[in-house]
Amino acid sequence: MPTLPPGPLLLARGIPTVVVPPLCLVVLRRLINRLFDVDLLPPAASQWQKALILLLTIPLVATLRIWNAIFRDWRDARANGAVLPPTKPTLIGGLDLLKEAIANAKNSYPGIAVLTQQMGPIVNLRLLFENRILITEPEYIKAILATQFSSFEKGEHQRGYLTDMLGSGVFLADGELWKFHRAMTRPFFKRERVSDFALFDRYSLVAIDAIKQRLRSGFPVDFQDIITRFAMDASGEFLFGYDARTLDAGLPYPHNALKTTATDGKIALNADHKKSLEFAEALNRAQVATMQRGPLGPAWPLFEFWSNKILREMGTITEFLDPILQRAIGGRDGSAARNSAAAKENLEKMVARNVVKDREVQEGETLVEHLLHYTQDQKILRDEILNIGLAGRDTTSSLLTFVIYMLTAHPHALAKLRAEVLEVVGPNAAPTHEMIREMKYMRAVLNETLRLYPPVPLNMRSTTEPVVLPPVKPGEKPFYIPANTRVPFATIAMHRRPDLWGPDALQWDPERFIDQRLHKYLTPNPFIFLPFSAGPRICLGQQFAYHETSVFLVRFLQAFSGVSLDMAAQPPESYPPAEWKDPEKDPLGWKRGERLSVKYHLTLYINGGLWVRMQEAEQE
Ligand code: HEM
Repeated sequence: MPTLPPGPLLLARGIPTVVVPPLCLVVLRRLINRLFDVDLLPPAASQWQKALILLLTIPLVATLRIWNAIFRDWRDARANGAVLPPTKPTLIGGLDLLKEAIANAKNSYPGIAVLTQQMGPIVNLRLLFENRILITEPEYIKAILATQFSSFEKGEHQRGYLTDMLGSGVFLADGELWKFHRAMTRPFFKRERVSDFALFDRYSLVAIDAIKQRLRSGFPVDFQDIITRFAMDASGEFLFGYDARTLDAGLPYPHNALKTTATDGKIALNADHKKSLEFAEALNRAQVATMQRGPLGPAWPLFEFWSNKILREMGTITEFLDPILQRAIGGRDGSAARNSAAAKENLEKMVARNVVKDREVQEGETLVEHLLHYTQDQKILRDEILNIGLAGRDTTSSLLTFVIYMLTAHPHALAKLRAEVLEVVGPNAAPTHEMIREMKYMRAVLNETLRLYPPVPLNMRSTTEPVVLPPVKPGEKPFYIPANTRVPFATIAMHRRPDLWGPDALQWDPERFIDQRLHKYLTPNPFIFLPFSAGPRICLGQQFAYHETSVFLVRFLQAFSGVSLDMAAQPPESYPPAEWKDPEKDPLGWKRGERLSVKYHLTLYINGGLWVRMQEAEQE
């Protein structure tokens, strides 16, 4: 059945809001007229004036509903001995704040967190008359993720704008459905499976070889691009047994180079490579579009009035994934749900039938093969592998991109890390699990980067019921959050708070995860560091990520002894906007030190890529 475009659909849904108030007035007027012979509208008024009065009932009813909700929340907070979080004063319905949030989503990383410095670690940003309780307080984030887990969910708010991309997969699921997803995928992330060092090693060597070839031809490389390909190829093989071979396709040249050749001349782009690259690009565009929907809340269809931007990209994504799935499904009955709603319904039926058995993953089995034991529905399978594939690609590539970005500015740290690699692993050997465990500085470099540049900088839940957050400081009152409220929490802002991490919180210094600062700040308060989230929904791929990134860095530092930014190769959009240097526009001092433009969609990245040159290490 054809569906309406997003804008008309939203307007169609809003018809009752517009029609009911004037209709009620018309009915009431007739009734009162009949019963008491009194006209509710001034008899002397013209038809136009009467029509205007009828129309005015629409904003009047909307205003009464808003005030009623505000009063009800205030009364319920009082009844619970609590107060409402402070509200950021805004212009009509928070339109000024919305403008700022949209600009932030376009131009910078979560700058909106600045507000929490001015107003405290919990603040109500009322956007379009809707509460959004922004949190950067570890105790409250702990409540959301762990101690009051059942009072929070991903919720319809997030599904409203993310389902087009993430469908019925694990990221957006709640309740029994989420438990089902988690039980289905967890066996796949057992320790021995995520320790496939040979696989990480193989892809690291391919990536490093590609980097060397390009550097030897005199050009810099876009490290972010290469590492995203590395993460896609490695996680593709690990999860789906499919090597997308994006690393083999020609690397991009810097914008200032003469583009005489489309590839390195090593391997010509064939149809499969092209599809892989188109898939990767469609994923990026879909994420950017998804991010832009975030601040708009339920009003996003007004900005994609005639055409759903994400569904457009999903065509390319589906075209790439479906043949892989069809191959895996083979002769089985692989029908597909029509859309996400039907897929969710099918999943719910499976949950009701309790089909999850704690199944052991067999030797050599891929995630798709494992999932096929639960369902052959192609839409469900596609959503699941897209969710986990995205998690596997963009987070680890974000982490490694920011590690290299930091190493370009901290040659001492690079020398120290390299010395550790050479001492523990040697100049040529492949790293083992034990060696990686031994490398304390490596783990500190990764953690310090995850602290300052968490790949998932911002997250969100909705309350399933009214929530009371106990006071953090003595003498404070608890905070009350009504049911069905969006609660965004900014991990990045928490990770950068000087009161939690010390006065040097904004400096990248891996020693902080080794010296006395570790015992002073993190050990007594572990919830101040949450790059992988926490509680029942903690990241399933945490160990996978540490292993994959460590193996890559070992190989990288065996191959190269130095790395530097090539600013001439950086495209114009990658330069930080001029306003980042203005202390008034950057009161927290987050952006002044940036040499490149840091942005985020679902994950953190560098706008325009990270163009670098490396010195090849002398053969030892
Ligand atoms: C540096 C790398 C990574 C970081 C920083 C990271 C971070 C996170 C975070 C913050 C969440 C919570 C999301 C939420 O609550 O909405 C999460 C969930 C998840 N991550 Fe990761 N992740 C990383 C790598 C990976 C990898 C490599 C995989 C798989 C191959 C993976 C699979 C998942 C899955 C399946 C979930 C959903 C868990 C659930 O909802 O129950 N992650 N990750």
